[in-house]
Amino acid sequence: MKILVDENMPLARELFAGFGEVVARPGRGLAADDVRDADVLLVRSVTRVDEALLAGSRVRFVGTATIGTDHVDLDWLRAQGIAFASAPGCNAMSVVDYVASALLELADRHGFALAGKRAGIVGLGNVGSRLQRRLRAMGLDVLACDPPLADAGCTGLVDMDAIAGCDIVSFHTPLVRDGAHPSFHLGDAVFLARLKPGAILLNTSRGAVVDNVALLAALERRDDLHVVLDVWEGEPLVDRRLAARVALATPHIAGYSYDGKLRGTWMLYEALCAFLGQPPTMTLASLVPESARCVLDVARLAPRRALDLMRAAWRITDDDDAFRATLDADDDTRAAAFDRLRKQYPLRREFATVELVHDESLAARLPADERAMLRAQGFACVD
Ligand SMILES: NC(=O)C1=CN([C@@H]2O[C@H](COP(=O)(O)OP(=O)(O)OC[C@H]3O[C@@H](n4cnc5c(N)ncnc54)[C@H](O)[C@@H]3O)[C@@H](O)[C@H]2O)C=CC1
Ligand SMILES: O=C(O)C(=O)[C@H](O)COP(=O)(O)O
Repeated sequence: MKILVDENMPLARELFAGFGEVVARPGRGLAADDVRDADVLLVRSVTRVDEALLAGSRVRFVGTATIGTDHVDLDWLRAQGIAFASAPGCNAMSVVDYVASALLELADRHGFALAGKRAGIVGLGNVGSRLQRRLRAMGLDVLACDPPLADAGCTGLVDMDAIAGCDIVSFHTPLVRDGAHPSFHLGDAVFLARLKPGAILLNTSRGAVVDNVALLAALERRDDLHVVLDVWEGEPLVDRRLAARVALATPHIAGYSYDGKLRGTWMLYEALCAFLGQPPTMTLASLVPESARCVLDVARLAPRRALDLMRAAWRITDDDDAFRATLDADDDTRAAAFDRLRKQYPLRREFATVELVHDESLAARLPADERAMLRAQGFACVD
């Protein structure tokens, strides 16, 4: 059996070699000739999986190690009887770490407090619901808008009017272009014009959930908005005028924790085992190498705030700096840099897996509110 995998999938060889020959290729350029003699195709979000790619191939199983599935023609796969698996929730915590870090960096940069602010989450699924818990633990008041969930009977949700009135707005919907509740350009010119003075807008869902042309126009008109963009219309080629005007700009890496990526690959391994009727022979925990541990020496770091330890584990501004450093180049070079930054992304562990080493109680070093903030971020052994 030939298993074709995106090269940007950690430990794919270790997990899938037991099933047959594993061949790794760059996902963005995959073409029909590459997949023709494959039995299993495992992709990430940069590969469009449809009739043009798969017609006439041997592929019987397609997996995407991602939460989003908008790059896959699910109807066509179903009609062909090709089995499909995705990885719902695999990197949700990574996105939550990203949003929490972005908010704390902006609060630090501009000297405001987050506690007591009102956040509006658009899309209360795997990411949105975890983010709601995180933000509440950080002392924010959280509203959520999710019309499909409201249709299904879920209560306590609000509409987009209420979201527009929030201090912070964060998008977490899939990209849906039609049906009763499309999310395409949900953040359009009308919505953006209604944002409060000084509002913070974050998009870590899909670029086209926010109208990027309208967003640039809004940012050219008013300089009070703080925008954080991880996803962009036209990826991998990003509008550099827009990137220059946002507070934090990153190349679609919100979900790029090592944990999230590994969990995504692992979920496909489990799905392929089920498809082939074979019991899994490995465990997820056994796959994490010693070299992937993130151990922070508290005495050496001498943190004064939770943010100091968060930054020691992962600093979102490093990703922003690295991305901005690529933006002056010509279009081809910039687009290639977007993919390179993603392919060569440094090892980043989710906050909940970070190991704090200290020979005295953290209480002796950090005030109670900062320890509570660390706990809210998922850090273990804080007391
Ligand atoms: N930047 C990154 O690295 C990552 C981005 N993502 C993106 O984030 C999106 C959200 O991920 P999950 O929470 O796991 O998806 P999910 O499918 O668990 O939840 C999405 C929620 O959005 C709601 N929704 C759908 N249409 C809506 C609309 N028009 N208005 C408001 N709510 C709507 C759904 O009812 C659902 O509850 C993914 O679809 C993916 O595109 C996910 C992981 C990483
Ligand atoms: O899971 C998703 O959905 C995401 O957006 C992933 O983080 C995207 O990663 P790639 O598949 O583009 O490597």
